[in-house]
Amino acid sequence: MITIENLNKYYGDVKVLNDISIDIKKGEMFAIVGHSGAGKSTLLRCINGLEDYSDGSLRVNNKEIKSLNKQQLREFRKNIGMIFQHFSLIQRKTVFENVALPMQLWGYSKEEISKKVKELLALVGLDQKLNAYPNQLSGGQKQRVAIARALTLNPDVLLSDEATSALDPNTTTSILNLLKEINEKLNITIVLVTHEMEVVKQIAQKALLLEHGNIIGFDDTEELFLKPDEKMKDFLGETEVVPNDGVNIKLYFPKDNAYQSFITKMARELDMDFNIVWGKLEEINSHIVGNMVINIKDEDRQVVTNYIKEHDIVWEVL
Ligand SMILES: Nc1ncnc2c1ncn2[C@@H]1O[C@H](COP(=O)(O)OP(=O)(O)OP(=O)(O)O)[C@@H](O)[C@H]1O
Repeated sequence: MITIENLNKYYGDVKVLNDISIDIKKGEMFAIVGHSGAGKSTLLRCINGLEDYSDGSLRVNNKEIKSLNKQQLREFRKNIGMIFQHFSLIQRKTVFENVALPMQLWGYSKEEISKKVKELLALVGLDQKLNAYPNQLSGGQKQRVAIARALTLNPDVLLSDEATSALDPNTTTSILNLLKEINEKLNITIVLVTHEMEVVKQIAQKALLLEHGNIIGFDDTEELFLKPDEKMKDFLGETEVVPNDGVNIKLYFPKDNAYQSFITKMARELDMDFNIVWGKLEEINSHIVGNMVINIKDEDRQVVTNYIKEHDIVWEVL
């Protein structure tokens, strides 16, 4: 649904996006991740036509954004909702009026507006706050209003630019759950920009990692976290400290395998002791995944690796 090929973007002489090629599928929950200045917001703004790109191709629903004229761009943007870190609500308007605004601008009737706004405010859990003003709401509630407003014109795509960055962890989780619900109920493609890995883990099915405008990772979220390559490890700031003696083997437990007692079973069946150097389990996309490093004696290498190979476990010798 969103296809980007060899996209480059300059601000003056400075290249801020370098040869970006990605594909975002309909209904996908997609994250663009990176440190500050990586080019995340610029890429998001290119997707909704707010920012021009220097060369390459960016198609949404098979429409090349740069070939659209002003009127076509306006129509196109109707199909794209957007939410921001600081909510962008109008302080002197009520919750109802804020959400109604896009429909008013597009000339919908009062009845249509009233029906849709109430329906959306119920969806985001704010049907009791129709007449409240933004300054009477918490940060999480404000973002819920902004989400409802972004959905009024029935968009195909919802773009989120650091929508949870100003919120505490619990409120972040509740907003992410709401986005998940919207994604599933309305089959809306959601592209979210974030610098928080926790957000990616909690919600994204696929992620793009950007650094200085370059792609350093583009894969299913589980793959990225379960088996990070060197660049991803650098990005996460992870270093692996392992013993110098013996053989260090890293085991990856995908999805449902994580809970299985593979390690104790192996120790029992091979009648062998080994050290667990470190391990971690994480919840990614509601699945438990994890990895673990064990240290074995040199002479046990063959028998242990044979045993691992017989089981459906991804592994590597460090
Ligand atoms: N309008 C502009 N004019 C010139 N340079 C810009 C402009 N907007 C962004 N930049 C530069 O482009 C680069 C990418 O910025 P961008 O805002 O896309 O990064 P980001 O990953 O979203 O960062 P942050 O998380 O801090 O918002 C940065 O070096 C920034 O200084």
